[in-house]
Amino acid sequence: MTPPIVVVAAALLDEAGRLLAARRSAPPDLAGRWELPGGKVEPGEAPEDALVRELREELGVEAEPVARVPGEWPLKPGHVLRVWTVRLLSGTPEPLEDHDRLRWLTPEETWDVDWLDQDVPAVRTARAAHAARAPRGAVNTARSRGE
Ligand SMILES: Nc1nc2c([nH]c(=O)n2[C@H]2C[C@H](O)[C@@H](COP(=O)(O)OP(=O)(O)OP(=O)(O)O)O2)c(=O)[nH]1
Repeated sequence: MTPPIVVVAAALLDEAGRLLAARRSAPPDLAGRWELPGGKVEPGEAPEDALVRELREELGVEAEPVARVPGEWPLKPGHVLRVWTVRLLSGTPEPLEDHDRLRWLTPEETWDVDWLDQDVPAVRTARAAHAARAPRGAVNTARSRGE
């Protein structure tokens, strides 16, 4: 059996716990729906490298994968989605390629956009993984301890 094509995508989270969502501009059947930015891993490419490359191309930023979000989600036939939490190193994300709009979603706003159906479980898991690692107030508590 041919191995699936892996699509890598970023749960890009800022310090306030906002998640970056990107609205696809193409192809027509996906345009207008929201996704996690990313793209296909090329032959011989490490998934984390593909993610860094895609975020550079699509958003014009330098970013660093932090941790794999556990799970793998089926997309169209022969394609699977894998997600990493990602930290922004430099730049401000812009919809340069494949997207016509970006939104930073607070936890409360997570479901305000029309995610691609196949992204819903991935977004849910990414949000849960982030909440488990960084409980609310953790940043402030660490700061108040002078860390
Ligand atoms: N990037 C991304 N693609 C997704 C998500 N959910 C989902 O179904 N897809 C689909 C859309 C596309 O059919 C495929 C990814 O292809 P792409 O067009 O973003 O990747 P790419 O930049 O490597 O594409 P290409 O133009 O080189 O073919 O996976 C998601 O959350 N992020």
